[in-house]
Amino acid sequence: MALVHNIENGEARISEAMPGDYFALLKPRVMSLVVFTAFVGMILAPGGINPLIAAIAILAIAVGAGASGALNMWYDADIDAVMTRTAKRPIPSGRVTRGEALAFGLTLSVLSVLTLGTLTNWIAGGLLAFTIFFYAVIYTMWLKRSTPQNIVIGGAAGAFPPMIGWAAASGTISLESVVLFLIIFLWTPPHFWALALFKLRDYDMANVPMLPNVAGERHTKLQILAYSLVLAVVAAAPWPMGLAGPVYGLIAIGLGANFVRHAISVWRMEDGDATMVPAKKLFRFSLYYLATLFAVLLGERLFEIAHSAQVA
Ligand code: HEM
Ligand SMILES: CC(C)=CCC/C(C)=C/CC/C(C)=C/COP(=O)(O)OP(=O)(O)O
Repeated sequence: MALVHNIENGEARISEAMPGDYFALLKPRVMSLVVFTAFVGMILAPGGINPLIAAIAILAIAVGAGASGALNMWYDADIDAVMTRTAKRPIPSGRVTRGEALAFGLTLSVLSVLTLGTLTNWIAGGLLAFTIFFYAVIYTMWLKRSTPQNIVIGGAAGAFPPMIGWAAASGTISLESVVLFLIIFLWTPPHFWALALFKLRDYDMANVPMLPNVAGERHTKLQILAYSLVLAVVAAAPWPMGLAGPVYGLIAIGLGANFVRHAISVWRMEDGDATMVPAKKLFRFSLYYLATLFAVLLGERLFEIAHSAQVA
């Protein structure tokens, strides 16, 4: 019994770790989109950036993002052991100990911040350090277990990457990069609460105060709709601001309308609906939405760069 307890708390090992376990600590699937938004911020920033420096800077941001994932798994090992979605992660399965994950996360955090700061500038390095701190300490260690607003405030961590990329290329924080931040900040609650609606039991079992199990389904659905409406408007802002052109503007409006349509379906879903189909659809669409929005921003800017090179 004591051994089971120790394994569940990440204090004992039951089998050797494979390199893949350390890779899993980096939360690679989630972080791939995070890193992509940082890359887009970097390309959109004024001034341009040397391609080799850009490549190393992106690698540093990816390592920093992964490090924050490892720190999250170090602290949350008890919660992860209880939830079906996370029970097979390297710590609760006894292949990596909590101490190893902590050392891994801290080492990568320091390396990534030092690399980005010295290679580009300390606004970017400082923002990366702050983001890692925000996710690991403010969200994971504090808000996640204490308030149903955890992902609204803590979600800011996931919104910083385009600002980090922007700062790495330009050495500045500007209104345009804050708008990119705002888009992800407003996107996070519907993205996560849609998932939390159909994973309600997991969070109940783990005693994590996510909005659906504290305030109920109806309230969560209304909040999802409210955030989606504001998101749809703010996501179009790069067009009138001159950060993006009409192609982006029209696609952002179309995608935003679809996002709101999905949110309305969630809102209209009967409380207690066991299938949760509209919530699952909204969660999936949220990933497609953010990836497409940033891909179009990138595509437009690359087209502009190629066009001006041709003219010159
Ligand atoms: C506090 C903020 C956030 C929370 C609480 C959250 C939570 C989650 C959770 C619980 C999952 C399911 C992951 C799994 O199956 O293990 C997920 C999936 C995902 N999230 Fe988020 N997320 C947040 C912010 C973000 C941000 C900022 C991005 C990217 C910009 C992002 C991108 C993704 C992606 C790409 C997936 C799908 C991963 C897969 O295919 O397995 N998330 N998110
Ligand atoms: C550059 C840099 C440092 C970026 C960090 C970006 C960041 C904070 C992403 C957060 C996304 C994420 C995996 C949330 C999961 O919440 P959770 O930990 O509650 O989910 P879980 O239950 O799957 O562990």
